[in-house]
Amino acid sequence: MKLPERTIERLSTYRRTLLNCLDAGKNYIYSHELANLHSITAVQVRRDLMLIGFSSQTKKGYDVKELIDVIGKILDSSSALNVAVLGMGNLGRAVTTYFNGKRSKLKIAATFDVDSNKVDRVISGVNCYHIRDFKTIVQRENITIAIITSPPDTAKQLAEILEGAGIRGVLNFTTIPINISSNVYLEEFDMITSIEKVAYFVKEMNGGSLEK
Ligand SMILES: NC(=O)c1ccc[n+]([C@@H]2O[C@H](COP(=O)([O-])OP(=O)(O)OC[C@H]3O[C@@H](n4cnc5c(N)ncnc54)[C@H](O)[C@@H]3O)[C@@H](O)[C@H]2O)c1
Repeated sequence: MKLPERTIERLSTYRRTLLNCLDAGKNYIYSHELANLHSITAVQVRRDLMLIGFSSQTKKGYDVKELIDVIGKILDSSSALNVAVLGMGNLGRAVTTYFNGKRSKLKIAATFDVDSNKVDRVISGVNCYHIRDFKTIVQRENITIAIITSPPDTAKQLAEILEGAGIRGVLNFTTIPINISSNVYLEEFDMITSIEKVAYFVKEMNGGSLEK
């Protein structure tokens, strides 16, 4: 069964919290504790876990290790997936440095740029290739996911390159939305929209005005 996108997002954040719990020596957690840590209701947590067939809450709460394993079976592929980052400027380097090593089933295997100072170098621990070699490297490294962190005006052209190379999932960080075949899963992340959303709700909490 395909799960709703919001459930997948919450499962990912639950897993991060549960891993922190394990690190802190906490082996059991109640649904209301998990809910409080995510500012949602315990009903929502229980509903999400029911959707993935997990219901073994004991008197001590959920077994943290067991729940991490069950979420992993839902979120992770059986074999590791390789990821490419396109555009090794500020954001591309930050994403690559931050992400690699965090998940055993997802690996940034190659990065791409057009700048001769970056191409043919190791940046943030990963080889950087020229974008013109994208298809060859994707096939050689068995890459299925791409993250776009290049300038906005390159996004549309890069989307065509990604599709032509058989990429199956794209995370687009540029401010230009892209069109891509429905066979490719696309996630657009626009930081400005997220910040404006926060600002709007801050304004609404103050009765529509921020005047003191
Ligand atoms: N920096 C941020 O905090 C931030 C936040 C949200 C979104 N963004 C978006 O992310 C993107 C990157 O931002 P940045 O600040 O890292 O920019 P940047 O200028 O530091 O880096 C862009 C990189 O892309 C490379 N590039 C140019 N054309 C390319 C192509 N055709 N193929 C591959 N690489 C190419 C450049 O050589 C450069 O290394 C922008 O679209 C920006 O709007 C940035």
